[in-house]
Amino acid sequence: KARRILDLIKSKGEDAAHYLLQCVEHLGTPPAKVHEDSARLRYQKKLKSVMSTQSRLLSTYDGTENITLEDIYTNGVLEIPKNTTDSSCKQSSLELTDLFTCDGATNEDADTLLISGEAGSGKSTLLQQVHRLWGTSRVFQNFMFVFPFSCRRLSFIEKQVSLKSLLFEQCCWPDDQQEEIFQFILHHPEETLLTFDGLDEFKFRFTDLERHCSPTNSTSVQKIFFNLIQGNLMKNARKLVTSRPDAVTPVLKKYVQKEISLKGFSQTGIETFMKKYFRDPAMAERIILFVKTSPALHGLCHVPVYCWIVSKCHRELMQNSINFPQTMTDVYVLIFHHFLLHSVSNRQCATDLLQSKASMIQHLGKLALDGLVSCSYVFSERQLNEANLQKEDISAGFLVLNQSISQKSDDLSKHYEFLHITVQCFFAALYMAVNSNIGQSAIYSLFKYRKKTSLVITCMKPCFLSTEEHEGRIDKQLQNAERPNQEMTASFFAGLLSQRHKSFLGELCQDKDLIKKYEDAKKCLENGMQKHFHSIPTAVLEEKKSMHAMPEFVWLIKCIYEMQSEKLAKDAVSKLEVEHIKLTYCDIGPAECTALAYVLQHLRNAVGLQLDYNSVGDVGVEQLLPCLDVCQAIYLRNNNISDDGISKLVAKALHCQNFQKIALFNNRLTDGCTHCFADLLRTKKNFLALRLGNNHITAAGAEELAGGLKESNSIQFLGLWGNSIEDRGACAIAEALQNNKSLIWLSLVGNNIGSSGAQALALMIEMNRTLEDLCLEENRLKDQDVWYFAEALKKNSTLKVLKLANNKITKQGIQCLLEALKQNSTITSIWLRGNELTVSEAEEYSAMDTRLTF
Ligand SMILES: Nc1ncnc2c1ncn2[C@@H]1O[C@H](COP(=O)(O)OP(=O)(O)OP(=O)(O)O)[C@@H](O)[C@H]1O
Repeated sequence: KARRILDLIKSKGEDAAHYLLQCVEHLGTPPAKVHEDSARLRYQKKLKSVMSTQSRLLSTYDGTENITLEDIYTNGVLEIPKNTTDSSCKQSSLELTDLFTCDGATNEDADTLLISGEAGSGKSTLLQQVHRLWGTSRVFQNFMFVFPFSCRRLSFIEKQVSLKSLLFEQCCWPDDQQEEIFQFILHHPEETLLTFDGLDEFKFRFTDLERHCSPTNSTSVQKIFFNLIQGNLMKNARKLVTSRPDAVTPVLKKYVQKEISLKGFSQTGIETFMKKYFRDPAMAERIILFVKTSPALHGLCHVPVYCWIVSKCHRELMQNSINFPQTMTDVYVLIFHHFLLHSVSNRQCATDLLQSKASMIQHLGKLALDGLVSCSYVFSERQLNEANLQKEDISAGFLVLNQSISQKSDDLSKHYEFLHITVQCFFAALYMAVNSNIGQSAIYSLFKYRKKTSLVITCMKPCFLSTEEHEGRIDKQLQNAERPNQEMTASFFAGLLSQRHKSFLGELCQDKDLIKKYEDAKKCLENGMQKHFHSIPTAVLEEKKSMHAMPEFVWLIKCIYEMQSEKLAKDAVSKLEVEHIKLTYCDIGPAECTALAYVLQHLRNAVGLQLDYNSVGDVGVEQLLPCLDVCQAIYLRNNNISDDGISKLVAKALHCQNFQKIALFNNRLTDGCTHCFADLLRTKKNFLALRLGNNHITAAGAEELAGGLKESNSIQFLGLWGNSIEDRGACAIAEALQNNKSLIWLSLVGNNIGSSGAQALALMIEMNRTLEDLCLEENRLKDQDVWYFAEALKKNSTLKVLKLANNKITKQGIQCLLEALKQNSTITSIWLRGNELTVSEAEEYSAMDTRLTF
């Protein structure tokens, strides 16, 4: 037919037109297909409409404020953790819209994306934004369908389900052609996205032991969920899972394509949030300034949920500006009072407010604690009645309606949850603090560690026992609570017992009970720290005694901080005898820095504090200042620090006698901070090591540094690799070091250094009498430059290692080096790999002198 059309088309007359029309008529499109396509589009439209309605409001704003997600959503910091096997690889940040790109994948075969973040860091909100962007047809349109799941809600499904019923029943039913649509989903998995919020709240632990591959057969909800994650079901469909870090187990990681960390708000994020929250710009500016005046509060605001509370309670905050919130507990006490005040009529006297609400506090507290120990976070109306909660208690603001479960639930009753899980933890802690039936053993359980041993966490619905029965049960069951929630409750408990809240709690219980509980909690924290110290291995010969802190160390420190007792802080670390504290990859943000500084400043000996690969940032750096006196060294690699933050640290370090070393590899430093390092080198006569690798320092910054180097006779290690200091900068550094009598190690790797820089460095080698290790890999060095080094080596008697790998050196250069080595017995190794020599040439030369390393 095509041939014939082509023949006829030459004439383009009536015949051709007739024939073409005839063919088109016969081609036709199968009517069924058209139908199926439009059913799919109708279903997509329905799904999008459900999704954009469900994602319009945030639960924290639902009902009380007229703020939509659209109005308030602020981008959080998303980071792909760096590849731990490649030390040069930077931790990279990511935009929300780039979630599904392949960058940073650790397992190309997997199709599950994991977003992990601490409580309140904004995981659920981020997912809600993904849903909204898709539902309103703005982003992620490569997905035909998106199915949102909440793990909290999935935990409620007790009956057997199939993949089909899970998708359609739990999310949205197609109006017609269900089978065809389901078949389409199965045959085009790459066009489907499934999101699962809060894996940590799912009552079953992830396991890959049970396989289920049938999309139609029914089984338990956890089997379907886990097999979806593994790709046994709907391989190639994208799955996006959020979780707190604690629930991310090694077995789960095997099935994760990439893990992304959500780090809360950046400094500008906090400001953007405030500007969105307070639509009046002048008001927003006032609050931003106000928050910045209290470093501890500022640190807390990096966690979005705290930022929200601070904004919501701004009036109370500004009225009481003498008593700034310092701790997480202070922030929650603030929101607690805020809701309490708003739950009563204006005429009611604020002074007897707590007492008038005592029974509500008790009932909400008991509900929260019962829920926590049985991993229940959603409560039916019946359960609220059983907990003796009155209508006005429910509407006080601490509980919000869970729209989705209330709609889907079989018993058609309304279901409620705490405003946020952290608010549930706060109430549980409050209950434990004010209830006289909570004794020592329950407190010990709250602070004790335990590992989940069984695969399944028993998920009991809170049952409402008498107070005595309750107390007996609580201490045993606290061990069943999810660890992050238990830890948060313990932190609140510690915070509530602090002096700061004595008068508040005093209105709800007796002082003597509080004192007893304070002592019990204090004992637990001291014991916890001691246990941690005892687990430190003895120092290896000639190495510093080092403590690699476990995550619970940070938690203990935070609890001590919440208690706001200097004496406790002092006692807790008085027996710690280490020289190095390693806290790498511990999710340390500004708030954790505040707590660390509060406690560690009481250490008896100066230590090396290693905080590499955390999220300290400029605000965190400022929080660390109080403990700088006890830092002999501070390691802050990869912590998103800029000139601003580091200038403050250096200004303080100038006056810290013990302070001798700093490592800042992979931050955001520029020439804007080099003058302060120059000052440090100039003034601090015992300063030993400055490592500024992989930042943005140029020749001008290097010249500034050189000014300080010239006057330093203590510096031993200087690392500038991975910057852009080029020849001019290299010349300045080299000149400054010609007469230096302390430097042992200098790294200028990867700085685009060519001939003139090399010449100056060679002259420096000739004159310097201390340098042992010079690293010049990955520059632009040629044979001519090597000749200068060779000449210098003939006169130098200290250099042991010269690293020239990955330059442009050929045979001629190596011959110069060979000549020089005949006259130099100090050099032990010259690194030459990655230059312009063949394998056989390299073998030949290293046979001539084994110190040439290829
Ligand atoms: N990106 C954001 N923009 C604006 N507000 C946010 C953002 N992220 C979080 N919030 C505020 O913080 C509150 C808590 O956030 P969210 O529930 O998303 O945290 P989460 O990480 O899921 O916490 P959890 O692990 O405890 O469930 C939100 O209800 C909202 O008020």
